[in-house]
Amino acid sequence: MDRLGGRKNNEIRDIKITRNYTKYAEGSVLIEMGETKVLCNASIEDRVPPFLKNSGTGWITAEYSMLPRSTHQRKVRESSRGKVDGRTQEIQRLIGRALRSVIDLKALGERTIWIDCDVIQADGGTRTASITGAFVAMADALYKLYKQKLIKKMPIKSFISAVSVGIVNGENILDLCYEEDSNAQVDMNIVMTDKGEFVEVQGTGEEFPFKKDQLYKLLDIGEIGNKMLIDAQKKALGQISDLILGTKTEVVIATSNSHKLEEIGSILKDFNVEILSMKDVNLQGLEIEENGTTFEENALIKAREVAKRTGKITIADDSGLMVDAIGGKPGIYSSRFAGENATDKENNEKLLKMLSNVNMSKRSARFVSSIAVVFPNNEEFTVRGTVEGKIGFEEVGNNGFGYDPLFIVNRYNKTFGELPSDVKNKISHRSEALEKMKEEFEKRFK
Ligand SMILES: O=c1nc[nH]c2c1ncn2[C@H]1C[C@H](O)[C@@H](COP(=O)(O)OP(=O)(O)OP(=O)(O)O)O1
Ligand SMILES: [Mg+2]
Repeated sequence: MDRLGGRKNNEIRDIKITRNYTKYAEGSVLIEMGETKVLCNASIEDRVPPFLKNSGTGWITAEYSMLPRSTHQRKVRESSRGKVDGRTQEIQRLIGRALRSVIDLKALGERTIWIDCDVIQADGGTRTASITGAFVAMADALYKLYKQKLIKKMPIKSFISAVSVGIVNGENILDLCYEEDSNAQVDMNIVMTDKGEFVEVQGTGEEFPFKKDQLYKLLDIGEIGNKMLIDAQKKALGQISDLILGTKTEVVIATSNSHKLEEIGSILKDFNVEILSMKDVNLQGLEIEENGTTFEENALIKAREVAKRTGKITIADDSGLMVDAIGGKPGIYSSRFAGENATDKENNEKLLKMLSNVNMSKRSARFVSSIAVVFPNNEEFTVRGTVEGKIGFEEVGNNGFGYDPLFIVNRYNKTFGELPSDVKNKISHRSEALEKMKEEFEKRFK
């Protein structure tokens, strides 16, 4: 038999999660489960209750309330009545316990997260909707701390959601609306994590004492419901949920140059992506003709080709050296300066020869790196970084690659060949371009 609204027994109501619903709270979510609507706000306070002072540990606490016209008849405000009723107490403690169970309170540091759940419209399941919505608001608030580098990692151990189940007319049903709830013989709230663990089960069979096998059946449909709710939370949180789960977005670095791969990998090591080499995607040895007329065009040519073949986000670098005394040469021809398959040594020798009559004051030069990013949906962008220096009279140092032993960086008056890689990677053209790329990435994923 179909239920109200044509639902099956193990179906949840339509769920809608709207983030950033109000503007002041660090996390603000409107959650709608069918006709039930709850505003869940998460606020961060930089102190903890007295019992946690100087413990290094944070706290999460929740308040719950129903607006006067969230129900069929106007409900007197608790503030007018001057006391919080037992039901409210019980619900707000439940919400607080549920959320604390999935947070690493030590990693949160000495801060309190206040969760305010205000029911705008009640049609059954307001406490469960509160938990499901509050989790998303809390994740948003924590992400703000993370972005401001106030916490080192997202202190969330699991997703958590809650749903009601019950026995109505002898049938086990999921996510009861008000009318079903008022006719329920058994009525149960199930709070679960994304790992299939139970955090709380509240069940009563006041009019219909129930047996173990019936309990198990209710737990089964509760699990189905919570899986769907957690899927909805993940969808709503997008990139933030990857951060919580520790799953990283895969990004291919489209280069045949192992030095570049190493540098890009080390510059991006704190960036939340999983770096794949050409070898990792079985494209090792792929030759791509760099027939563009600018660094940007060539970077795009390489990134597009690899994005097309892999279906993954792809980053390519096209870089080179521009020497003022010879009109910006070798520029985009840097790698083939001394011929199509020239070695670094041959390129460096050719450059030294061309500059043999140029004195130090006229040997200014810069490295340029253009980084192109191409997404599987063909969206793309490029960014550029540079670093200023001059060309020495002989190769100095064994670090780095390419023109590094000839390139004297102004800032250190040493060649990139002499500087340790971590120093080069803080100031190089490539690191400047990659920093700009990170900013662009973050804008897009917001
Ligand atoms: O930090 C650097 N330190 C020294 N030399 C550098 C650097 N960055 C670029 N360069 C030189 C090397 C090469 O002669 C040319 C890049 O040519 P470019 O086509 O972008 O790279 P590539 O052919 O080695 O590898 P791929 O195209 O597969 O990414 O500029
Ligand atoms: Mg190349």
